[in-house]
Amino acid sequence: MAEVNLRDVRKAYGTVQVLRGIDVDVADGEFVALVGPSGCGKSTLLRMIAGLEDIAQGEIRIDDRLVNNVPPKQRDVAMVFQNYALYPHMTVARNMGFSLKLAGRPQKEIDERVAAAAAILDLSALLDRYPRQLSGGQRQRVAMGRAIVRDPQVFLFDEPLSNLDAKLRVQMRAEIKALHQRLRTTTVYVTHDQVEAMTMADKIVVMRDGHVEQIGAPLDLYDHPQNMFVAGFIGSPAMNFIKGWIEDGQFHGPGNIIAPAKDAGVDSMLDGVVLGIRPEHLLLDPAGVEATVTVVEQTGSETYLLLDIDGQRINYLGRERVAIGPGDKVRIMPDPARLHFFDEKTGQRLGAPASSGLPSASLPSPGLPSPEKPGTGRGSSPHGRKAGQEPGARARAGLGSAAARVLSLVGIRADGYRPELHYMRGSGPASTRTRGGGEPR
Ligand SMILES: Nc1ncnc2c1ncn2[C@@H]1O[C@H](COP(=O)(O)OP(=O)(O)OP(=O)(O)O)[C@@H](O)[C@H]1O
Repeated sequence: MAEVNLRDVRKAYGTVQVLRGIDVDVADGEFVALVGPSGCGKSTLLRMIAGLEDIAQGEIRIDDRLVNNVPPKQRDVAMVFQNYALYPHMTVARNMGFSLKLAGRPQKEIDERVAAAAAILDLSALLDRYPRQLSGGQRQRVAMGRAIVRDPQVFLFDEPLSNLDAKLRVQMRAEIKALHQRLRTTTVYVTHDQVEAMTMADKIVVMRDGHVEQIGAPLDLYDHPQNMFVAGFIGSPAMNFIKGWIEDGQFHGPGNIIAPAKDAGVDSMLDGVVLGIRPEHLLLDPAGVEATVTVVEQTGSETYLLLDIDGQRINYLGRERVAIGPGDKVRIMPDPARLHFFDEKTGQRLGAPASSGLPSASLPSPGLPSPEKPGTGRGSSPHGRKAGQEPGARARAGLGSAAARVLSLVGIRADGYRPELHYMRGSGPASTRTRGGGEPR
């Protein structure tokens, strides 16, 4: 096992700059995922660590040894490729033991190490088969077995699961993770699939156009994306971005969307602000803003809705199962504890990092307007209600007065704050709510 340290690593193919100065540290035993859109340079960086690409500029160290000019075989790394790269004329056992044979190890040792790796990967019964006699998942395991028998200091994975079907991918994802937990070998794993990175890695490096956008633990990136690119890349379905402005400490967007903007760190008037809200952090609530349902997808465990608010497309993701169809109306509002604000021009985060959703993080700053003064002009509440004013109701909802005030700022009634689904069929005054308690609207 070893650390891997990259310093100002650069690479160009001809005049095309592919890597523009990469600094990444992989700790001993850590599992780091390199993610980013196609062509951002992930594979090139991995191949440079493996020694398969020259380094134009910068330093790569493995176990504190500068390896810029060390040939691949002497770097003590093992790479697992997307296409597995198995030798078709060799059995599973010979494929797995081939590198040890090349290294001149005695046959007895090779047999023992192959048997041990096969046992870990559940390949013991397949050792005499040829690659063509294996399923995709089994071939993938052989490719991993070939890396394991070498007992390298570092594993390098280049999109190893992308040739597998969705179900097998999920299964192999868990197997690779379990393998890492067992062996604790330092691992660098390239994928364009952010779910894979989120579920497997200790640390994620988000890349774009040959540079690093952000490095952090999976949930750090999810909770505190530094810019719109990372915010949009991490999380599925992707974060909603709603353009608007901030006035008197509140964000205002299309369809009279209003949200407390204390996390933006801006109280005064500011145009060109983007509110970021994840689909799973939208609440369906009768006190919310009306949206038209465009698409409904139900997986059984989740409901996905594509919504339209004044031409703005919004993704919603919830756990409720609903009878609802295109053209129906719902009312939504952002969870006030899970808001992100960005500068529309630079894409950079505004103000303090977003909260992780912990209750204490949703408490308002003393400077926020009271619910009785919901802003003026274009900042007026679309609901025109005085929310959360009844102390008994707040107590019943288990909310302190401060928390109730934040909820009220986005129009959530403290006594009616329930994430269950309320929706309306059709629109206009005749509309009635067809599920959930409370008055028809
Ligand atoms: N041998 C090469 N010659 C010229 N350009 C190359 C070469 N290899 C890669 N590139 C270019 O370098 C850029 C980065 O490629 P790389 O394969 O590292 O991207 P990636 O992030 O791994 O993409 P993907 O997810 O599609 O595999 C791309 O624009 C690619 O076209």
